[in-house]
Amino acid sequence: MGKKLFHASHFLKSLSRRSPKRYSKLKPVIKSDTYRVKPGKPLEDQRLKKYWKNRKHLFSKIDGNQIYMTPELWFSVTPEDIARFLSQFIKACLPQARCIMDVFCGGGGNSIQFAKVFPRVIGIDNNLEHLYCTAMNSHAYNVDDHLWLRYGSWSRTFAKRNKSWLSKETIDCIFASPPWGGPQYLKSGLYDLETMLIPMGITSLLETFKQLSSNIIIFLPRNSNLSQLSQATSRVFGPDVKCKVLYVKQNGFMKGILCMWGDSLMYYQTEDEETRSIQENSNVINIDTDLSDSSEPNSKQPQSSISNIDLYDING
Ligand SMILES: C[S@@+](CC[C@H](N)C(=O)[O-])C[C@H]1O[C@@H](n2cnc3c(N)ncnc32)[C@H](O)[C@@H]1O
Repeated sequence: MGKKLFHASHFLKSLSRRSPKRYSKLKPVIKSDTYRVKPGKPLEDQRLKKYWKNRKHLFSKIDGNQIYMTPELWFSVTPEDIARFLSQFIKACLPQARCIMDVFCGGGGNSIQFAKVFPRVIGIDNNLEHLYCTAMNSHAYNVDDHLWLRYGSWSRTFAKRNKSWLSKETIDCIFASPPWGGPQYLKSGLYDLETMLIPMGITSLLETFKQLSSNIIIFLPRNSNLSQLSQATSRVFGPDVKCKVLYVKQNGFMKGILCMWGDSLMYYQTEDEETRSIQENSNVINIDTDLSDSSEPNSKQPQSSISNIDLYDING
């Protein structure tokens, strides 16, 4: 087991032993139980009101007094339905997979659903308070046994700096839900994937992931510039590689797009009932019609040069 990984089931204990300085920074938050979501006690911050109203979509167990959220997590956790769908989708595509890496794991929305299905999940985040929330939330879902956490900043050199433990891992799939820059991401018509994504543009991000796994999934804004996605795909993987894009809706609202690379994710065969039904309900979007609907923020997509992208519509 890599020394830099903390097992979620004894995250605080290990942190206090191995990183006392970091633990002492977290101590006030632990002591005052600041981030515990208390049922029947709505958030005071007006900007978070709508997230509070929809809290059960984030974590179905949120009213059980065991879920932890920082203010940032209220608008960045992946809704549970979407996270569960993705986890089952990966399982169907990669039935033998053992280890999923969740880069930018936040409050554990995705990690928890991965840990329900896969024996080993590695969550990485550069915010210690978020890792703490992930550890607590995975305990609430009783999956902390399958989850290991790494505190650190994902960068162009992350793999190089972490070579010692990463070289021992076989990562079957990398999932990433990078920060989109806050709720204002929709304000700018087309979302620029090279300049607005944090901590680096889509091309660089894919280059870092390619070193570690041949199966990659990134959750991106619904108004992402598909031409940039197409160009990044060609630059990083070559002209013959395709990117699969699933438009993810929840209760009729487009939540974002799941972008995938890797043969097993692109072309999969299954006997499994559930996945067959996912497949059958995934309609290829006719980009000339569906995306030209002005009610969708993706309507202003340039339609040229995205031939290496397959678009699907998932109704959740
Ligand atoms: C959109 S949230 C992820 C939400 C997560 N999928 C969930 O369901 O809870 C993005 C996360 O990326 C983390 N982050 C931002 N920059 C980072 C970096 N350079 N390295 C690692 N994590 C980073 C933030 O702390 C935040 O928790």
